[in-house]
Amino acid sequence: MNETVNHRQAAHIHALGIGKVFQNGPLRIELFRDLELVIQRGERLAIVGASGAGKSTLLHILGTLDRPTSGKVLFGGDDVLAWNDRELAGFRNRSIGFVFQFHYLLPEFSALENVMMPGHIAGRPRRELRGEAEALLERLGLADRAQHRPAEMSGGEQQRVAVARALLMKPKVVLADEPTGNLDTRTGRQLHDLLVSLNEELRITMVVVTHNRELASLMHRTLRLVNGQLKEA
Ligand SMILES: Nc1ncnc2c1ncn2[C@@H]1O[C@H](COP(=O)(O)OP(=O)(O)OP(=O)(O)O)[C@@H](O)[C@H]1O
Repeated sequence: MNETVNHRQAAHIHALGIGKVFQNGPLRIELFRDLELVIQRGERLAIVGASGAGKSTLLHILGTLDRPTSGKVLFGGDDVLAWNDRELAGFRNRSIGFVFQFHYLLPEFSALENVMMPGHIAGRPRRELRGEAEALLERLGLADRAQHRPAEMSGGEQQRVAVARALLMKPKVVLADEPTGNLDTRTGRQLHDLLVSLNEELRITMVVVTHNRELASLMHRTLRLVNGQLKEA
């Protein structure tokens, strides 16, 4: 068995033969054709590229939020897109933490309730969730913000709440789309450091889509999406 085959078999996430076509009336956009991506367990990977290159679409496909037109996404060798929608939603809830540029916190709930939300969805007992959510808020320096609603927090605090929410289910993978795009430089840097330390401490596989060079430079590897293909950057 050659090294390439071993590398793929050991992969945490292996996307292969990925094609994606958007058809908007007469307009056909082919974003990817036969794209392959192998991500190792515990790896920190940046995906960069021009606006419109398809980075967010690729991240959504890796996170099973969007289906490719062709190809497979394997997690630890499991062909997860073959599962039904309910199984796939359960898998996403348990195994993948998402962090987006805009935090999508629920405005009428406190920071604590927002962090607990993925656990409610999974049907976990409230008491157990509360302790874990409080510990996460503390870990992210937000213990004194637990009862605040999103509008009562700064942008950086809101984004840290979103990171805490992404971590509640102890995911093995975190997918982040421009996670500090909405923050000032200093607050963004704090969140960069936090993402790196979470990856190192918890060995979470992390994929970050970003235009931010500093964030990309903190990853183990950077791939550039150009003309529907990934190239070493
Ligand atoms: N649901 C959709 N329907 C039709 N076209 C879409 C859809 N989603 C994305 N696209 C198109 O696919 C292309 C890639 O979009 P995507 O958001 O993945 O790019 P991106 O590299 O993340 O860009 P940016 O850096 O600006 O966020 C764009 O031309 C976009 O208009």
